[in-house]
Amino acid sequence: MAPRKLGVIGGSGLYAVDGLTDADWTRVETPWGAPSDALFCGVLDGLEIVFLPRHGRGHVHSPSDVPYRANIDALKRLGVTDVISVSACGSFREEMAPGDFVIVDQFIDRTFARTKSFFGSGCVAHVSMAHPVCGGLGATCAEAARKAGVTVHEGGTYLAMEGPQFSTLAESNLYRDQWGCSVIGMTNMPEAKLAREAELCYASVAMVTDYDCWHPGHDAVEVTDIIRVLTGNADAARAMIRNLPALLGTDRAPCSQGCDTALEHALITAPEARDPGMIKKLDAVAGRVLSGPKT
Ligand SMILES: CSC[C@H]1O[C@H](OP(=O)(O)O)[C@H](O)[C@@H]1O
Ligand SMILES: Nc1ncnc2[nH]cnc12
Repeated sequence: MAPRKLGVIGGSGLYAVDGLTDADWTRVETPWGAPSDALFCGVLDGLEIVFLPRHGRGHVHSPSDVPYRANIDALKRLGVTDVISVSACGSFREEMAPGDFVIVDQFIDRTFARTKSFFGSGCVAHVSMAHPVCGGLGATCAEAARKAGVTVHEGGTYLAMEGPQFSTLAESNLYRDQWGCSVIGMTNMPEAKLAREAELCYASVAMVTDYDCWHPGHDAVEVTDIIRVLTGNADAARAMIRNLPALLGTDRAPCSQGCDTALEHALITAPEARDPGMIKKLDAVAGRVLSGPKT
């Protein structure tokens, strides 16, 4: 068993967590630039926690400009082993109502203006995204949220759109009727891909704020309506987080799904052809496989 350190990425409405002891904001520099904000590190019921507000305190980064690589690198650099993403989302399903939480298990990535990998020329890697989230971590989040009194839906496909504008009605209908998506948001990609590359267990808790624009009984989504629901959702998210240490424990076994060994067979660039500058930048994210003799 190895020590567990839990990272929490807070989305719209969740800019702080409560109940942590020995806590402080820490600035971290990464080879990919500065993260969205300082990271709030502390202890909750014996479990080490690192909290990062995805959009920064005051919500200063738009979904396209969130420094996703720096965020994941900083969490990894601080020793985080498991990451829970908490996000606002629109719902495509009548039964997934505002205030409900959806434990996402699949994604469709429609973002196009973001850098999606730590790897590239000089060190190429291809990780599997067939099962893009950690099932075990997601199940624990579901339990923690239910204990906090939240209605939870386990499983759902998250459509990641570029934004920042909300969808057109034609897009909303396409994603819902033809593509079978459950929820829509703007941030979980490339975050989930980068977490996988960094060999972090990643679970996505999508908190429903609205019905996007497809629902005949609801007005098209407006940010003011979202903010009204967000406050209640953020309180519920904090309650869920307070329940996590007791359920997760302070030690972790190797991930049964292999999230923590995702790079094992992913590197394809021959060792002698690798760019030393690139390898240096990958020290935190891929140090486990790059510092040893493996190819
Ligand atoms: C404030 S509504 C749109 C905004 O909220 C979501 O952000 P996050 O996933 O960080 O909670 C959505 O993806 C958009 O970025
Ligand atoms: N309807 C919606 N579309 C995209 N992102 C969202 N975040 C919250 N609601 C959303």
